[in-house]
Amino acid sequence: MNLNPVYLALDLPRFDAAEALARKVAGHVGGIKLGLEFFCAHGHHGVMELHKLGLPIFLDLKLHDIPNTVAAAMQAIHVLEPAIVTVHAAGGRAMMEDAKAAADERCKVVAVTVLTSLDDRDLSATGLSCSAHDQALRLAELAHSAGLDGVVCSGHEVGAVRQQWKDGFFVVPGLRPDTGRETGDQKRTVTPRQARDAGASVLVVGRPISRADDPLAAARAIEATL
Ligand SMILES: O=c1ccn([C@@H]2O[C@H](COP(=O)(O)O)[C@@H](O)[C@H]2O)c(=O)[nH]1
Repeated sequence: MNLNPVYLALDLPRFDAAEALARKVAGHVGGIKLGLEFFCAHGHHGVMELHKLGLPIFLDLKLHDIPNTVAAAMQAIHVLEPAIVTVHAAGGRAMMEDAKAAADERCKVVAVTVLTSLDDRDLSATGLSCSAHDQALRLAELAHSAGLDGVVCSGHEVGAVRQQWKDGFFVVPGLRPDTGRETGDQKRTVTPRQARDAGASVLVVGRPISRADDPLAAARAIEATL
């Protein structure tokens, strides 16, 4: 039996609305992704409440600090039993090694390479002269050598990343079921099907479901394409 690879990004400010949406689509997603917006507003208690739905929880905290601080943060979230946690690969090898060492052994630790909201011009503005594609591959190599389980990258890079890291675990956000429509703040987008075919392990979908007129129909329609 194939598990549903779609994780619903619950980026909603109100707990009751987030919980109601998660309940509504629970049968048509494989897990729930809780990011900074949710964690800053609802903390440990909010995560514990959503655990009651029985779906795996992905804590997308994108930790990025000195190694000691990130390791301590990883230890502080053991109690939440996340299936997946993110750190930023730009935090460096030692930070990623310490994050993995501090994580619960059942938790996958994955590193964000280049945010899907950035393109080559944005990278240039931060002083990087390479493309988003090349930078994502470089950071994926660093995350691999640091012993992480995988990376977060866009659907444009995931095929090349999988070529160099065959058994890696790859999370792909920036998904838009209808690429002809407005992509909002996302710049490197593909469809869920394209990402899956290119080698994604997890597909992160937020607004295409949460802001749809009928979120349940939107989740079902994405599931049907996979
Ligand atoms: O590079 C990244 C890393 C994380 N995200 C997160 O994924 C979702 C995407 O939401 P949409 O509404 O489907 O655009 C969101 O929670 C981001 O924080 C990302 O988009 N890109």
